[in-house]
Amino acid sequence: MGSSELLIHGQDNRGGGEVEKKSEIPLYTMQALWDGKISLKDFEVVGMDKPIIPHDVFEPDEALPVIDVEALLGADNEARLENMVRMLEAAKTWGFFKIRNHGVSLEVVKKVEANVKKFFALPMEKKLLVKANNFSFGYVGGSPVSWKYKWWLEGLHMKVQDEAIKNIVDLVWSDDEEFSTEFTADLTNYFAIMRDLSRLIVECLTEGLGLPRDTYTKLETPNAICNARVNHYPACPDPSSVFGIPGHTDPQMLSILYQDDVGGLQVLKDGKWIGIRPDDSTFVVNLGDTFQVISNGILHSAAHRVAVNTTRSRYATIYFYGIDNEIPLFIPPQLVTKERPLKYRPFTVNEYREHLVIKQVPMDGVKYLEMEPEIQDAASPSNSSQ
Ligand SMILES: O=C(O)CCC(=O)C(=O)O
Ligand SMILES: [Fe+2]
Repeated sequence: MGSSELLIHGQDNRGGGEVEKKSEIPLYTMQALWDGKISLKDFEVVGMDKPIIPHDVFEPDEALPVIDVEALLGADNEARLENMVRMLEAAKTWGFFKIRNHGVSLEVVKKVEANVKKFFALPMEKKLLVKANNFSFGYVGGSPVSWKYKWWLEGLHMKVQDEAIKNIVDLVWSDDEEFSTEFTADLTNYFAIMRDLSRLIVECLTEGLGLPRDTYTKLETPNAICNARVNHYPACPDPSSVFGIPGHTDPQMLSILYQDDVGGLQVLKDGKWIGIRPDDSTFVVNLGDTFQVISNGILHSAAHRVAVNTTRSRYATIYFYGIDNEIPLFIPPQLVTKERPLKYRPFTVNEYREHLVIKQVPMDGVKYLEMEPEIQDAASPSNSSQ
C-alpha cells in the first residue's frame, strides 16, 4: 500500500475490530521479529490465501502492455494516439502496464537503490531513529503486528518534499554530511521526475476518457499525498507461507515502480495471479483506487502482492501520485451514462485511507465507496456533480 500520514483511530465504529490507539506507534513486524517478540510462524498465511506462485515465475513475455513515453510526448500525433489508446485499454483491463523510453537513466535509478540499500543495512537501532508514526514518514518495519497477515518487508517512507527527505537522511547520516547532501539531492531529483511522469500519464488517461486533460491533475494541491517508498524484502526461510506484502490495491491515483532483478511482484488479472518480470528498461505503472473511483469504475485498480524467496533480498522503489486528501471527490458527470450509472459516492482521500488501514489494507477496499444499489438504479447524469 502507499504510505500516508494516516493515523489509525482508537475506536472503529464501523465494525473494524481492534485497532491501535491514535497516540501509539504500533509495533511493526520486522522490529518485533528482530526483538524476538514474534517468530517466522507468526507470518504464516493459511488456506486459500497462501502464496502459490514462486517469485521467479512470470507472465509470458509481452503479455503486459508496454507504453512508449516518448511517443506520448512526441510531435507525431499518430504515434501519440496509438500509445494513448493502448495505455487506456491497459488501464481498463489490467490496471497495470510498463513504460519505456521514460527518459530516466538506469544510473540515476541504481544510485538511489544502492544508497537506500545502505539505509536498510544499518543496525535496527539506527533505523529506528527515524521510525515512522503509524505509516507516516520514516522507517516502517512491515505491518503492525496486530494484523492478521503480517508483512515480511521493511520500508522507508518519504514525503516528496526536499525538507522532509532531508530531515530523515540528515538524522540517519548525521556523521556524513557529504553523503546526506548527495543522497537528498538524488532522491529529490528522482521523485521530481516520477511526479512529472505521473502527471503525464494521468493527463493522457484523462484525455482518453474524453475529459479535459487537467480534470484530475488540477486537484494536485499542496494537500495532495504524493509520496514515495522504498521496500526491502529480506530473504525469507518460508516463502510458501509468507508474503512480502499480501494482496492489496494502492489508494492513490497511480504508482510508478522500479523493481530490482529478483522478481516477486504479482498482479491479479481476471482472477489469476501473474508474476511481473523485472526488466531494467521499464518502470511498472499501476492505477490506484482513487483513479478507479473518480473514473466511475472505467479504469481498474488491480490487486497486487509480493512473493519472497529463500536466498535473495529484494528492493523496490515506488512513487505514489495522489490528489488532494481533504476535498470531497466526485465523478465527472460526463462519465455517468444510462449504461454506466453512478457507481461510487463522493469521498475524501483521507476518509478512504483511514478505512483501508482499519480493514488492514484489503483487496476490495473500493467496495466501501460504492453507492447503495437502489441509489445506483436511480442515478442519472443529472444527479452527479463535479
Ligand atoms: O514491492 C513491490 O513490488 C510492490 C510494493 C507495493 O505494492 C506497495 O508498496 O504498495
Ligand atoms: Fe502496492
